[in-house]
Amino acid sequence: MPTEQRSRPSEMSAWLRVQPSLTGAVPPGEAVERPDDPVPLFRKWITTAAATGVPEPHAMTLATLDLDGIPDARTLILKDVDERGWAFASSRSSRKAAQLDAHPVAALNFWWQPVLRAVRVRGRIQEASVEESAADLAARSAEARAGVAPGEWVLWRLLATRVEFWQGAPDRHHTRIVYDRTDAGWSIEEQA
Ligand SMILES: Cc1cc2nc3c(=O)[nH]c(=O)nc-3n(C[C@H](O)[C@H](O)[C@H](O)COP(=O)(O)O)c2cc1C
Repeated sequence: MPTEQRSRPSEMSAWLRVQPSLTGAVPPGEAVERPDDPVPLFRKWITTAAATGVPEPHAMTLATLDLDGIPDARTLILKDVDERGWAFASSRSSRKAAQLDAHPVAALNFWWQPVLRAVRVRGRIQEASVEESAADLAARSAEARAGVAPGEWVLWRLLATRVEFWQGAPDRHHTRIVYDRTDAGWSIEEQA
């Protein structure tokens, strides 16, 4: 159903329109690279983000599908990234755990404002071994571990089928490098 028509923009919409956006800056001296595999590029971008002062560059949005197929999203901490995928962890009794059981697919989004960069990752989900989940729990701080039984903590990996690297530019000539997984490896495409 269409929303109610209004002839004048609301105060809120006018306020939002004047909020600055794209206020970050491309990291100096950094050409956008295109290695054959997205993982080394992701590692480079997240470490550059940290070195440029991005607070908590490992905080990311995790999007899932609920039991009715309706999208859900929340912020999580990235635990690892390597050729096996992007790892994150949470409690077995959480909503996201039930959602990932029912629909083992997900998407991640990182936004590093000071360097005008964002990364989008999507793919299938795999639960890590019991040992890996236990090791992740053991590595958490005592406060974070308190009250969590070992079998109650789960590490998952997102096996990427598509990774998009977005480098913004203040003049809006943004660059997007998109990696798509193929039988032979990764196809790489640059999109405006
Ligand atoms: C910066 C930040 C980091 C977070 N990291 C985690 C995390 O690594 N694991 C986790 O279970 N929840 C984390 N949370 C809390 C989640 O966003 C969420 O509220 C919680 O996991 C419940 O989500 P669910 O109801 O979709 O399962 C974090 C929240 C913030 C703001």
